Amino acid sequence: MTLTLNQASAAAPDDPKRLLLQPLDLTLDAGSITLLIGQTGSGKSTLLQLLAGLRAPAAGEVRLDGESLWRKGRVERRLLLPLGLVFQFPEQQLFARTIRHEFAYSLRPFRLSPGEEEQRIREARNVWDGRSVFAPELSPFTLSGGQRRRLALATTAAADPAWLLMDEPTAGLEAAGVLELLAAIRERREAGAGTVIATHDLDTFLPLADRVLVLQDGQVAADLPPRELCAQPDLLLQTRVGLPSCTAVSAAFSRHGLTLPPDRLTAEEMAEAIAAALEAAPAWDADGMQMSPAVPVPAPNERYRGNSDAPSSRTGTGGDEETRQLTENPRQDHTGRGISPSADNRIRPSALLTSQEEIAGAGSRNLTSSGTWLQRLDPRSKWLLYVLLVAGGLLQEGWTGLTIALIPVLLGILTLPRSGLRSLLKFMKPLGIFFALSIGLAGLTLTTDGGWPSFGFSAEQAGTTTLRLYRLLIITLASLWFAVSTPYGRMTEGLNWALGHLRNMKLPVDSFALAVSLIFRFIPMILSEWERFSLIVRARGKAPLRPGTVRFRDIPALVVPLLLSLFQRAENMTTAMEMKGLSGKSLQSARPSLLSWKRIDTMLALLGVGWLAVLIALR
Ligand SMILES: Nc1ncnc2c1ncn2[C@@H]1O[C@H](COP(=O)(O)OP(=O)(O)OP(=O)(O)O)[C@@H](O)[C@H]1O
Repeated sequence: MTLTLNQASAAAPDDPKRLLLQPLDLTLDAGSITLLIGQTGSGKSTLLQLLAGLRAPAAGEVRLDGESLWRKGRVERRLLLPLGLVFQFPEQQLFARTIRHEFAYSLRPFRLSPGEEEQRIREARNVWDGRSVFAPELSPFTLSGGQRRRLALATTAAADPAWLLMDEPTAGLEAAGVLELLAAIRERREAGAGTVIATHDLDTFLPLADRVLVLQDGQVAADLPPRELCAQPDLLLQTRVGLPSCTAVSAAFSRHGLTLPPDRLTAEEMAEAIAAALEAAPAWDADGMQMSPAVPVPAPNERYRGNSDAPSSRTGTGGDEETRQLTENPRQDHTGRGISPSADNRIRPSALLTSQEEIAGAGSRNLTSSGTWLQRLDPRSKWLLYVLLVAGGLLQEGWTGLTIALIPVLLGILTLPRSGLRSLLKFMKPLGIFFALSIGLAGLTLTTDGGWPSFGFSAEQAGTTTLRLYRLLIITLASLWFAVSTPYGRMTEGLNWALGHLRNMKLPVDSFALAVSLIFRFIPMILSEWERFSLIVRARGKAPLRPGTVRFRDIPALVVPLLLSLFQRAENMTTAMEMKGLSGKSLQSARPSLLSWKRIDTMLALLGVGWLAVLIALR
């Protein structure tokens, strides 16, 4: 099966005008192994999601064997089945009671017979469970982190997709696991199945790959076979990928006067090349690693001399330091002469800095960072408004009063930037389902008149619950508005100011401020984690859904990993705070003041107080 992109681009979910991936033409042939490399934020994961049919192209088409994936905003199940996506940290997707259920969930969309299912599980275990730890009735949560990762890989591999799309598969995988992974990928190639791997781990995957796409700022900067790529260290540095070991070692030898080809991808190939070069250089003094003066200094690429400690590309972070050395320091060859980079080859630090700032900017973007007038409001007026809105809702006992209390909350939500609105809507959908279920259950009645149990529905009972949930909805919406529109630091600062006066009364104000601000800090985190796990569930469940939606039956597969991830984050946060000795008190003095009360804050505060007075009068 051939995967093709025809002028396909990808846009940011919160801003359709911002392209994360520029229009791209690409054909990936069956049985090929393609690497996606590029610095962090260059668009590798986005491209994988586009290829996997999880993200609709902003323009252009994604085709599988010539057939367009997307029709009427969905991808049909039969087209999703051949596409298997393994996300970063796949162990986080596990949710089921037993390992058997975990496999069953991944295989369910394929509607296999029990015999076929068993066969697939057995085959996957043969590859991924060398130490036979995947006992079918065992809980996946009793496995170690590395074993969980293998299990997650095994569940995707069991589906035997025609295209396996992997995001950083070796991160956190032990050496034996990496070898198993490579063997599995090789086997897939022999069977005619295609693999695309987004990775920073060049040393592991370059020897295996047929083709490498280098991404930079959402564009393909190069599309080359691995050996040709290694022969172009300039390209690897300019795109800030870093040098693979083969290129770095060749550069190091070159510094000592021994010419080695830069494209010997494996240790064996490199050893052979070294042996051959030594044989061809009789004047080489192997003990001192010095070139005898009788042999001329080879200069395959002067820019790489002197770079004896070029870091490996494994972490993908070597590029900056190398680039700094290459651009700022004249090279010293073995004779001590300085070698300047040629003007045309020189990498401009200013260009690198610009792109670094862009990436830093993109990286720091989150659900709360819209920079609108709403965010710039004084946090004290936001706190005051929030308290007034919530109090207004809590005070009401009837439908009319609650509806009036809802109006300013809805108006507040309408002032949110579009990204905030989208996130909020996603959160509200499952909440709506929860409310509907609660109302349905609350209205259920059971009578045993005449000896037989009979179920009924009481509108009165359901009405009482609906009224309570209506109030809860208003408070939830007000909290979401506040959390999404107020950066964490401002929120804490405003709260500390407001509670500062109570501190003199010896009340536990600091701990309270810390607890409340942490709760609010968690709301955007929940929203982004929800987005992440819903994407994973859609990839596993292979339901023909519109982007951003999840089937009801997939809720456990979404909620269990989501909660586990949030607990983990909460634990990490607590540990980090303990290590820093952070308490409410230190938080109080941790930041310079972000407070700046303006006229608009006064107006908003007055409006809020006036509105509360109206609501009290209505009561
Ligand atoms: N949900 C999103 N909303 C808005 N922007 C996003 C979203 N997801 C990714 N981006 C942006 O798209 C760009 C590409 O991100 P992507 O995750 O594809 O990069 P990557 O090359 O896979 O990075 P890494 O190596 O760190 O995984 C980044 O600038 C990122 O900030």
